[in-house]
Amino acid sequence: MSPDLDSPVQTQMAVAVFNRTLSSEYHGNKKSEGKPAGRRRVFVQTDTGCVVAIELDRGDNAHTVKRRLQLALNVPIEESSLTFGDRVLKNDLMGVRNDSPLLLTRNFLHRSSSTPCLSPTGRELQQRDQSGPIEILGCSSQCLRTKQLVKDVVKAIKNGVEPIPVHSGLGGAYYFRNSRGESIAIVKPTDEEPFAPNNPKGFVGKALGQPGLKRSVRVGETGFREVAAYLLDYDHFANVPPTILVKITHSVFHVNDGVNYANSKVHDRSQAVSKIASFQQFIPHDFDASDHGTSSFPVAAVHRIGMLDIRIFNTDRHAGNLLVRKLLGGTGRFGAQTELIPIDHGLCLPESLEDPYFEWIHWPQASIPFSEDELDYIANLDPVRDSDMLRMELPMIHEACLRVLVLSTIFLKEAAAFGLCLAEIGEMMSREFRGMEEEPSELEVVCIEARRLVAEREVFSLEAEPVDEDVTQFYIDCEDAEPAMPNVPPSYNFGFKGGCSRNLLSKLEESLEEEEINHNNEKGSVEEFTCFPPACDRFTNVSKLSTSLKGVSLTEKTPQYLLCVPKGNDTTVRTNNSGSGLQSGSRSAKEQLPASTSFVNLADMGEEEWGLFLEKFKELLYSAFRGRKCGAGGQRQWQRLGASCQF
Ligand SMILES: Nc1ncnc2c1ncn2[C@@H]1O[C@H](COP(=O)(O)OP(=O)(O)OP(=O)(O)O)[C@@H](O)[C@H]1O
Repeated sequence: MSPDLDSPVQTQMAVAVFNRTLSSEYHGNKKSEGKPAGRRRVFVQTDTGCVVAIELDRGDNAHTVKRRLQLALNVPIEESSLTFGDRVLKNDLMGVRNDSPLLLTRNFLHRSSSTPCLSPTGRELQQRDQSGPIEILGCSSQCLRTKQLVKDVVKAIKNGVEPIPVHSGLGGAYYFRNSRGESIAIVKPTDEEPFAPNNPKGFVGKALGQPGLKRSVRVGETGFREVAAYLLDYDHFANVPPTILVKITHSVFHVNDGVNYANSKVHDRSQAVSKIASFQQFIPHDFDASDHGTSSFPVAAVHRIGMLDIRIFNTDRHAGNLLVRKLLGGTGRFGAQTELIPIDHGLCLPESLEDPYFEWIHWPQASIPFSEDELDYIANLDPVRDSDMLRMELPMIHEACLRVLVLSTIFLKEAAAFGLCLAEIGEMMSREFRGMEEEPSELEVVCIEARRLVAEREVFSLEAEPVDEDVTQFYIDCEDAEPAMPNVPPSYNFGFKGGCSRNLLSKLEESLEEEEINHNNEKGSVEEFTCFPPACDRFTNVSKLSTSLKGVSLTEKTPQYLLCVPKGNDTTVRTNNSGSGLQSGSRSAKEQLPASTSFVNLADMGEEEWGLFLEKFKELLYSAFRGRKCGAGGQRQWQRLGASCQF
């Protein structure tokens, strides 16, 4: 048999090529035990889901790793990139820790079933992978609870207890059981997410690393977000089930025929497949929040989950993502009749501001003021510490996600200190719809204004400083083509295409789109993603169009501006008219629209500019909150309460 290593089912053999020392049941927190100093193991995942474990020596660099991958996968080095979060690994592997997942992408993406396969070579590949069925990727003290679960699952697998595929949801998910046959964990492989190559429910079509269901969350990256939500849930305040990232091997996992197999080979379903996946404790429950009236939900539980959702900018808190467990001897309305368990945090921490989705916004509990304990918890939140912790625990996380975390945590802290309730804060973060037009949220309007003020200040300081001719020429060129973005790391430039702020993701989008164009050869369907004006122009537009927020109700938004909205296969530039008004609250209308509009970019700022931006942001918040208290907010609140009293 000539195996194809592009397919995860061949992982076992690929791993054997590189493993020299792996032989434990699972490695979990034994990260560096038994390894000579400088030795690390990494898991390289190809863009079609194949997972390859590689032992690194002190002398290894990105080139030598790719050389070894070339041998195993038959992929030319110059046509592939090795990435780790924001970093495209060019040379040294500093910062790549033991058990880190890396992504190997082909620079020229071919997505058709005729994709040349990455084929393994060599007879030694026939050896077995010696690593355990479950390997924990990174592990802090917080994963102690989950380690026992991992052990129980491994034992059950060895005893032949089969996992059960989960039928609900859009992505592939599996209940793993203990030796008594009880479900104890839910495992969601990253290459089975919606749109990912091995999605078992028909939602395929993208490679790992490309924009996904939400364009600001890349395919294959929901797993580490699930872990981030758990790690940020200090003191188990919101009740997020313990979650870790694992490399897990089992034959139950799904591999789509035709995606990973050249020459129409058929996947042997009895063969074990290795995947990178989130592994979450299974919580026995009675129903989810969509099945039941909300009156039995304790105020504190709703508040705690809401606070978490705001911090992590959750774009997917629909009622199905709140499990409900009935408690005996509950005390009635808003009493402790039920326990809420928030799940499915794969679409939190987007790389740019999106429209969040907070189901609880419509619940009366969200309009009850925060308790003293809750206010204390919020006051003690520290977004810088949170970001540092996530960088440490999940080094693959994008800086752009951390900016969203910092911004929304500051927003929560300032809003709660001002006296706003959960529903008001959630509403200020949510976009409005008028007809089919989407408008920026109040939070986004503040951000747009803060960026304008920062840009203005930069213009002044440029005017004040004597500049040499080369620099002047640089800015002239920039005005012609691109915004001036000093110190901008390329991968920070999320959201806008065209110009010097193009990022990896936008390039990927472009290559995908170009490919689609080639593929379909549709006349006139050329996607113009460059319709967003370059940043310099954008600032001018925003400054022309956005009235100063000082002393003005922030609910009176930018009167008119341009935005770029990709609509399926074409992108339209449209003019938005806005003014104050009531939120339509119609999710169904929302869902018909492309959920990809980016009104404000946080990721393209250099460090200094970002610091300045946060200062301006905080300064503007007070008037925004006052506007909310005195303006349209009250009216909306009545509407919300009137619509949601479903007891
Ligand atoms: N920790 C858990 N404990 C018990 N059941 C769970 C847990 N996590 C998920 N489930 C169950 O598995 C189902 C699918 O999980 P989940 O919603 O996370 O998957 P998904 O594919 O991301 O779904 P969606 O399409 O709604 O985003 C849930 O509806 C729930 O019934």
